[in-house]
Amino acid sequence: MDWRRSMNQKMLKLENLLRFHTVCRQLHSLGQRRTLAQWRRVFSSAYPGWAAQQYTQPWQTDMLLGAALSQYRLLVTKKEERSRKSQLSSPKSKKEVEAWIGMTVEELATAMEKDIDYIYEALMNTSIDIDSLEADSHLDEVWIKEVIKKAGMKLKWSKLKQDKVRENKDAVRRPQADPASLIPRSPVVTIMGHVDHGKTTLLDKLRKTQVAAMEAGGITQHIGAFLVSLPSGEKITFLDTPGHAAFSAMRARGAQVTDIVILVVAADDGVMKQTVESIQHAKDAQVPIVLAINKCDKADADPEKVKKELLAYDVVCEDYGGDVQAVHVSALTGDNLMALAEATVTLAEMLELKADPTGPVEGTVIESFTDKGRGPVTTAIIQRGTLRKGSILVAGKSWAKVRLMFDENGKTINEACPSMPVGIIGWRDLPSAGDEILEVESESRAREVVEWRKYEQEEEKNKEDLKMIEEKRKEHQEAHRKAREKYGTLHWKQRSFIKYQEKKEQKILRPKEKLERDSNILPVIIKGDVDGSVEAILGIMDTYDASHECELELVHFGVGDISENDVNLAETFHGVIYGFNVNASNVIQQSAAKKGVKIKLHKIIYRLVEDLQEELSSKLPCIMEEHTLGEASILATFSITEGKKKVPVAGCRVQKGQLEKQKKFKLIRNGHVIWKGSLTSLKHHKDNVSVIKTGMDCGLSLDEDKIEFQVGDEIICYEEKEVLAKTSWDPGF
Ligand SMILES: Nc1nc2c(ncn2[C@@H]2O[C@H](COP(=O)(O)OP(=O)(O)OP(=O)(O)O)[C@@H](O)[C@H]2O)c(=O)[nH]1
Repeated sequence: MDWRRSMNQKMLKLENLLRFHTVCRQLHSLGQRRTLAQWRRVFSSAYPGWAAQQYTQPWQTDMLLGAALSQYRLLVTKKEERSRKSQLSSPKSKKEVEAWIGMTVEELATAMEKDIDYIYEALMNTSIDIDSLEADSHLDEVWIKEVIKKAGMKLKWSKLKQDKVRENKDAVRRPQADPASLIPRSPVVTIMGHVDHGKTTLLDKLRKTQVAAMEAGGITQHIGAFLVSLPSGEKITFLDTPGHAAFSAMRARGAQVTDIVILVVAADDGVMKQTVESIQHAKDAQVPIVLAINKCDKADADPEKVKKELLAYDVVCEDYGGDVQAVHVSALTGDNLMALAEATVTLAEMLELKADPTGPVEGTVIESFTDKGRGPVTTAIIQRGTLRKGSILVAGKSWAKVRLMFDENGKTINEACPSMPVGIIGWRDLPSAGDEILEVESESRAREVVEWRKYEQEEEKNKEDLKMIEEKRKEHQEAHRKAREKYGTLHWKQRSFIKYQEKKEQKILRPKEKLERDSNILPVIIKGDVDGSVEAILGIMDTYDASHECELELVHFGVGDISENDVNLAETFHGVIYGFNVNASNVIQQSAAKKGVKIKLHKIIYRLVEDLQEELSSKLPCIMEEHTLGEASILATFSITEGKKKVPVAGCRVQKGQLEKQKKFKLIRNGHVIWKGSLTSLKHHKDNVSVIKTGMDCGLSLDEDKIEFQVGDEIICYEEKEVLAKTSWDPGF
């Protein structure tokens, strides 16, 4: 029968292929440590040359074995699959594998401490297309689980790598409200204008009219904003930090709280530089202007001139056919301030300012500060919803359970509706001005949001670091372009390897000899999560220019978690292992501890570099630093006779600190040290003393009697302290 013959042929072919595969496997075990997948790559480690020397024609084996395997994959039977499964899951290989979603075939193999072929074999007879699977192909969660399960190993999701695919947990503003739920709200106003044109005076006056209206003698609190109620019942919220700097700082942070700008122009001064800047800021933010022509009480006030000047900046007042209301005021006398407020309200009505007072609160932090008794306090403008005691808020990277709310008069309030300025107490940390305030449903949700934002910031920082480092590396590369020309277009791994070899050739030393070398060498092993980060670190190491202090030697580098091999290398070379965004399992950590190998793991590159600098510094001998204890000036010189000897004595006055007889001294003349040593005597009048303090006179003699004192010399008392030296290497960030 045809099918039977064909089946027999297939079985025969399969047997042959299996035999071939076994031979190939035996070749592997005969000391040939390279695997099929490793052969595919040109350079698989820091020592690619070794592989090249050992396998003169690796492609031949690769092609044969590759072809054999793909046939074998097609013809494999359930029986063989079962036996292979049992082989894969032999109890010997039971271990915990730290994996992460999206890891590559190679990364999984490394994590399992297996050959890449092991992964291919484990995935045979599954729906995954093995032929298209490369060492750097990313594996889905299901396949990672499958391989680890088949291997009889225990899967442990790596925290670090899992983080990389963390779900966005941020809180955001709600979609636009249903127009039916909107109610009118009062305008939020910022006062802007040129220096000295009267912004602060105007704000003060407006605030005071309010206090007087509310409670005579009430004490206003500066909370960043205040509310003014007009006799008509209308309300205006004034932000009370005048000037466009504050306005644009808020805008720069994405906060747009201002509805109207009151542009203050002094009638005696006219349009000035910051008047123009203020107009520009208002225009950029698309916020309409009400013009307050101030200082109209002054004799030389010329409001018409102001209006005319403004025409040049597209601020056209109503008198000139435009739509900008101009009010002549005097902030000093308070004249016409109500007219200004009414003009603002009129403009607000035209703007039809509305907000939704229901649902979770949305707002903006206007100011934040720490109060000694009450902790972090913020002032906010509510923009949506109604804030109540007990609400849970997030702002920036802080959250609050609202404990207390108060207005600008310090009065406790129970509710704050849209456009209302409100002081809020209950923050865990201090948010920043301009931070968006959002109400969330629970404390746990608030914590989650804050945690996410911190994580996101850290990620952002890492990216920035990498970018900065990349820029630095490029700069450096450019500076050394000529030196690098000989490396041509080689891959960075090849380049680094050549450099490594060049270095090695300069001093060929065996590991044992390395041990005997002086300690002024820091051998390092660099491991990173991806090629890019390793390259960035190597790029920084390229800038190392302090070999005269301590040699920095790159022993090995690569991508992936810290392995036993790294630890062994570090032990042999007395080196330190630096890992960036990689893990070192407990087993590896223990092994390293036993072998006295330092493993330093970092998530931020500049911290890793700082650590490297510290490690380099620790290799340097300590330096002695002089610490001055006291300074005295010599006011008189004389000598005393001791036996037959004449001993010169200096009459001094201590100018600073104190002189301590037991410490070290130096004599300074015209800025030069002419003697260093100790005192043989220190006297106050006729008494021997051990210490002379500031302002006191003393007589002293030195252990060197050939020195002749001169009036005007200086005596310095000091002590020497050992301080740790610092590497002079400055990677530039
Ligand atoms: N005569 C008169 N003087 C005024 C008026 N408004 C303000 N001044 C005076 O002008 C000076 C400056 O006033 P400020 O309110 O400090 O001006 P500012 O615009 O806030 O100034 P900066 O804070 O420096 O930007 C002060 O001496 C005020 O007393 C006014 O309407 N009439």
